[in-house]
Amino acid sequence: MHTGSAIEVADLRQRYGDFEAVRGVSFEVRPGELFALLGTNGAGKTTTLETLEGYRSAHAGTVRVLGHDPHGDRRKVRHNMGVMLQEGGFFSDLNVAETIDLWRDLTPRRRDRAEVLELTGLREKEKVRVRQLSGGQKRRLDLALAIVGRPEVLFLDEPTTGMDPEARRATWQVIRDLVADGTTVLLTTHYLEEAEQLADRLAIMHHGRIEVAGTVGEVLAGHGDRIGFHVPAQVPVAELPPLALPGRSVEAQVAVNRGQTVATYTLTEAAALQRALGELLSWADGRGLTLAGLQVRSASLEDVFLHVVGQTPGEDDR
Ligand SMILES: Nc1ncnc2c1ncn2[C@@H]1O[C@H](COP(=O)(O)OP(=O)(O)OP(=O)(O)O)[C@@H](O)[C@H]1O
Repeated sequence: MHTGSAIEVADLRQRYGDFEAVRGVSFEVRPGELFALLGTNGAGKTTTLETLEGYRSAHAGTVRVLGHDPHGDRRKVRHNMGVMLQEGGFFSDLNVAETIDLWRDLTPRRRDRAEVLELTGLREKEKVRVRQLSGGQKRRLDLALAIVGRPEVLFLDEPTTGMDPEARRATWQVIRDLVADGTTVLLTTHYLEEAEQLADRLAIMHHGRIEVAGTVGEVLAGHGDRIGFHVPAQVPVAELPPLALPGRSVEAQVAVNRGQTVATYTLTEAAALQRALGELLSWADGRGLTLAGLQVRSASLEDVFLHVVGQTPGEDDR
């Protein structure tokens, strides 16, 4: 049995013609861990995943799954890997049970069909033809096929896209159960909440590079706290006060959200929050203003994501 990292990626580069889609990506996933790859559209997540799944060889750098090159040594890892693609290819005239059975015939360490149906919440759809399934149910069938072979390492490419919130939460529970059972999972997602809920560690990709990586706590650290409120109609944005802190002042950032003008102050040192809040409230009191929607919160993954996306603008990502 392989004892090191379940997945290792070292300085991976991938090109499509003269376009470099993955530009020196490194990370590792430990056995039994769930690692989430987040990123902008076209960041290179699927390309990285497909390389790990063995569908393409690395242009430069190395990738290992359970200690093997998934492209060159595909036969050694094929049966230990489960793959859920963004769009699975089904035979639309088969029903759910027949589709699962077809996949079971191809895998040695297979789960019972009943177990797979139960795990993925498809028991009541057993006799339904694939073409009659909803988009979210098709994603569950994709997941069902990925876990039929009891994989040690599971690759999930946007596993809950197209699912309603209830189905999404049910799928998160399936994924948690698989991880609790010892499965190593690498998933890509556009849902930041999904990563926040599931990931032991995560990385945010942008233009082919990993910009930030770590546990959720590590990724959020250093991104500070936020004070936000709805800008009262009678206050011109230019009159929002800078909040004076020792040695510097913090300006409000203003955005329009659903027709509402929202001001946000970002405080990067914990000690500054109380002082800044005091300043803001005395400014509002002095003008007889009520600050609707006033909130004080820690940085979210969305804040970090937007920060990452904003810091390297203008590159070609065709
Ligand atoms: N077969 C291909 N030929 C040429 N360019 C490609 C090909 N596949 C992907 N690309 C390009 O490589 C870049 C990375 O694509 P990739 O699908 O890996 O990104 P992604 O992070 O998964 O994006 P998304 O979140 O939109 O699915 C994109 O700019 C994409 O247009």
